[in-house]
Amino acid sequence: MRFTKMQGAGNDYVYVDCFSETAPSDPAELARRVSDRHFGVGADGLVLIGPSDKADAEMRMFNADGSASQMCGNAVRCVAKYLYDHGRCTKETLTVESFGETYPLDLVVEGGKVTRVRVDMGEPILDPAKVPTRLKANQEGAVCDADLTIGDRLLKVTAVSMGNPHCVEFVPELPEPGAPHDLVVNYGPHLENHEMFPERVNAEFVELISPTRVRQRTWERGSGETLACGTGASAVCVAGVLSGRTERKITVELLGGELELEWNESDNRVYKTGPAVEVFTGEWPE
Ligand SMILES: N[C@@H](CCC[C@H](N)C(=O)O)C(=O)O
Repeated sequence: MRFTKMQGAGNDYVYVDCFSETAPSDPAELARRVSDRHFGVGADGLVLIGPSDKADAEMRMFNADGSASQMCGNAVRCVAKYLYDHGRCTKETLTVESFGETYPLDLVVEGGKVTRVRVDMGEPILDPAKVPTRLKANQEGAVCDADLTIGDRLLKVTAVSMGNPHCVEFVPELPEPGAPHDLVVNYGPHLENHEMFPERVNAEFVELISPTRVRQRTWERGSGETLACGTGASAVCVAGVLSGRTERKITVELLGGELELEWNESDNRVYKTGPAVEVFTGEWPE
């Protein structure tokens, strides 16, 4: 099975082109095997690209533990790059379907290859029943800076779905990876599996630098800490506005690079711009 390894802001996946390859019979198992950084290709998960009835292509994404997710904000940019760079699409504006939703994307093409992509991530979902979370909404109907306890630590979290569930905590100072008592690795797994999130959750830890710039680290549902999370950065943009910390247009600094985010006031949609990079191609023994 031929594959392409791609990354967006360091969030790396193994991509299989199911227009030409037979789709794997057990994608969850394949995701676990290819993602392994010692015995596999090494990735945050697996993405299958195939035909769609309503978009230029469909993507199906699987985390490193084999669980499927509704959406991946970094992968969707890489899928768009793949479609253009590999001649499956000649348009510089295209659409990708994920879990029944259609995402429009605008490509930045340099020297015949896509370097950056702007994606319409859709409208954030704030209704707690739909995130889903058992945390209580405020009067505006959103779970914003709500109390959540882990052991003896009280967290203030905002719950947002961008198709997939996110829990955002603004912290006074974001530690570097490997720092003693690193809150991302200490609290990430507890948040991911917290009883307040019945479908598990992606946990975003954020330090406010200014009203237009934040730093973020992510503990992803099903993959652990990753270098970036595109749906997570979108959720952070929404959480920053809801809680009055940030403006609607922000730059998010992640471990693997920067993403530009905007929660547009007039159409209520989140727009995200960032890089998409092909790393290498290979053949996976079936
Ligand atoms: N890295 C992604 C999100 C991938 C899915 C997530 N772990 C989940 O289970 O929802 C992104 O860039 O959005």
